Amino acid sequence: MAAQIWGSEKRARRRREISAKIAQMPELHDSKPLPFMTREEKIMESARKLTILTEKMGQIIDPTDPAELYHLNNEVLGLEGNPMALHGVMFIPALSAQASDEQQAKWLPRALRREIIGTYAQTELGHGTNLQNLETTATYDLATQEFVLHTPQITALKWWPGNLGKSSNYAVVVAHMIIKAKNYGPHPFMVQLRDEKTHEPLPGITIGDIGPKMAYNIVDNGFLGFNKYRIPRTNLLMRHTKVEADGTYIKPPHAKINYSAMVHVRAYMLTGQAIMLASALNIATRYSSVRRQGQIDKSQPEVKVLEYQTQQHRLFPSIARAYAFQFAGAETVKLYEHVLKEMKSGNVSLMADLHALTSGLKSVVTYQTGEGIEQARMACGGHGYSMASYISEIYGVAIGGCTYEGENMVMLLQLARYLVKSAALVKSGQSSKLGPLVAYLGVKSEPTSLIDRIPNSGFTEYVKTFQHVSKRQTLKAADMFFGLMEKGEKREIAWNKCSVELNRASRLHTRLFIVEAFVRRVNEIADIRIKEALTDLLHLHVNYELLDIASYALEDGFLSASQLDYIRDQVYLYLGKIRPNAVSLLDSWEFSDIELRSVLGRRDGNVYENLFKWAKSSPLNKTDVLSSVTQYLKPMMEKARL
Ligand SMILES: CCCCCCCCCCCCCCCCCCC/C=C/C(=O)SCCNC(=O)CCNC(=O)[C@H](O)C(C)(C)COP(=O)(O)OP(=O)(O)OC[C@H]1O[C@@H](n2cnc3c(N)ncnc32)[C@H](O)[C@@H]1OP(=O)(O)O
Ligand SMILES: Cc1cc2nc3c(=O)[nH]c(=O)nc-3n(C[C@H](O)[C@H](O)[C@H](O)COP(=O)(O)OP(=O)(O)OC[C@H]3O[C@@H](n4cnc5c(N)ncnc54)[C@H](O)[C@@H]3O)c2cc1C
Repeated sequence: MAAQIWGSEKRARRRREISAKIAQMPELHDSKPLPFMTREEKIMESARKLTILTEKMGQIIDPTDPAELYHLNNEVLGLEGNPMALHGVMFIPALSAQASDEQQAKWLPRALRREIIGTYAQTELGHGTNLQNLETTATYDLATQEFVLHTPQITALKWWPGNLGKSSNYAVVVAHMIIKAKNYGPHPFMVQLRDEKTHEPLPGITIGDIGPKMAYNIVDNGFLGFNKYRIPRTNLLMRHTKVEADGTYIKPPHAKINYSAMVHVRAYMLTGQAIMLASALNIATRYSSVRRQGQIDKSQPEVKVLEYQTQQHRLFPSIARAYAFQFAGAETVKLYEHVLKEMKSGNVSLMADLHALTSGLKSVVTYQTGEGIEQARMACGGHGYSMASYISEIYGVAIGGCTYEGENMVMLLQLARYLVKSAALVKSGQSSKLGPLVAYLGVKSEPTSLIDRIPNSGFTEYVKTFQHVSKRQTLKAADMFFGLMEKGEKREIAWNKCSVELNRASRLHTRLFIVEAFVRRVNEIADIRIKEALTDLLHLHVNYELLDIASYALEDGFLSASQLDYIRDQVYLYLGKIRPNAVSLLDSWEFSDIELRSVLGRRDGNVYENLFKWAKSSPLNKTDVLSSVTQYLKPMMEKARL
């Protein structure tokens, strides 16, 4: 199963080897539990481990393999981030995709050797979503052949970029490029922010940390202002766009090609989210198989809480989602790598499809991951609320994904643009022009679902039902939009009036893709035992998801009330079937205790001993009487007693 999750036997074996090596290297372990550290201590601890990793990485992993790097990161540095999180996730990808060969030769080896630390600075205090209204300017000075970066007002301060505040000395900065008074829109520039020797901010740069956040606090998300700060013309990233010395602008082959670093993260973050969901579920499911509370049969002893159907219903559909996201994420990464290769050689024809797909997936996956992690926390009762479970930290980090790399509603609306264009093709009889991801929009569906009538149809009838509801909602939302425009409404106003319906279409389309990715994977599996276990999980997935969106299929009678009962019964049937495999389905992800950082979810299952030991190690328990008591509470009580 681990091979299915991680992509191959070799990958699963390598993960085990890496975890085993790290277990033998105490210098790479947290020196004390992270929840007992202040933010400053955590940042220091992370930097300490990061520098050891820089020395020893080659002994542990193949540093050119992103999957091994990510595993090493999760084991040693953890999900709260590190001082170079953005360096690997956005700075290097931005340089790789957007810098010319000559620029790459100059900067990439230095970045890869970690001579310099970089980030991606795009969002501003006043604007994150609407990139056209960013306010930082890069004005070309023909006389000196330099760009002058400037922050005209407080809302133009860069705000949020990870590791910008304190760690980075370089950044890819997105600014509106102005040449001879003409604004060419947002473009990426390589900018040095700090002196390489002293790490002091360079003159003309105002920079700092934006303060503590809901989670992810090892990362120093920062602010940045420029006061007429000059950089050479050749610091504009020039793989696709060029500015000649005389100010001549050579436009890129696709207007949005400079957005590739965002698409990179959107594609890669899906498996990251799956891992966080599976981690929280691993903790909750292990705990639920240890925790005994109440009886189902009064004549019997107390049961493990995992025996309760409500507990299973709370956890198991999310286990299925974690697998589904992992499989859909792996497909998306493959597609992304393919499109990137094509883009580098000038073929930009697949960019729109990839943008639509990643926009929808990033939104649905992050939202459902958040839901699943929060349910996992609640499934642990009181102990879930303790930082000993670590689930609240996992939640805080994962939920950030709903906002970063494009706020979810906004990204769903991006996919909706693509769906509406596709609907227009269907309506104008041009279905043959539809791309493979939306080809189903042009296929006539049966009048009713056959879900309960063809028992051995595999998952075909389910996929058809998801296709039906997605198609119907897409065409309905598109009709609504076109209808408003026909009545004379301006395009943007009509769009806004339909946007809730449009986003519903985007979610349904994306959920269909996730189901299909799960089906594709299960169909490929040769090992009969693995196939059987995953088929059960897939049964739960399709039935649970369909029940969740059933109103769309009931509206037009595609599903009947009796079919809904059938689907519901299937959910209960598969909850029971999955119960014996539940812990194994999560243990198969092979998270080490070091990586999980959860006292509640350790592999040994000694929940109560571990919790008591952890509580005793709390800094508050170093002394029996705290100074807050001697200084304030004791005098108050004494005064009251007089
Ligand atoms: C097997 C290997 C396994 C390896 C495993 C490794 C696992 C690794 C896991 C990694 C985990 C990662 C963990 C991450 C850690 C956390 C890091 C956080 C970092 C966060 C960074 C950031 O947030 S950076 C800032 C991000 N900002 C945004 O996303 C802004 C959102 N806004 C936008 O994107 C845009 O403004 C917009 C798209 C909403 C609108 O743009 P714009 O105003 O320019 O659009 P227009 O209206 O003019 O035009 C729309 C038009 O353009 C098309 N379009 C838009 N974007 C793209 C694109 N990217 N590509 C192609 N086309 C695009 C759009 O479709 C429209 O087309 P039409 O034809 O007109 O409809
Ligand atoms: C943990 C974290 C890390 C980050 N790291 C980075 C980084 O490294 N580099 C970087 O540059 N940025 C980073 N960001 C910033 C992030 O990319 C932005 O916060 C994000 O893109 C959302 O933009 P915003 O904050 O402007 O939200 P807003 O756009 O102000 O969103 C507020 C609300 O308005 C709605 N809304 C906005 N526009 C529309 C629209 N057109 N239609 C409908 N509804 C709309 C949204 O749906 C939302 O409900 C990070 C953010 C976080 C939380």
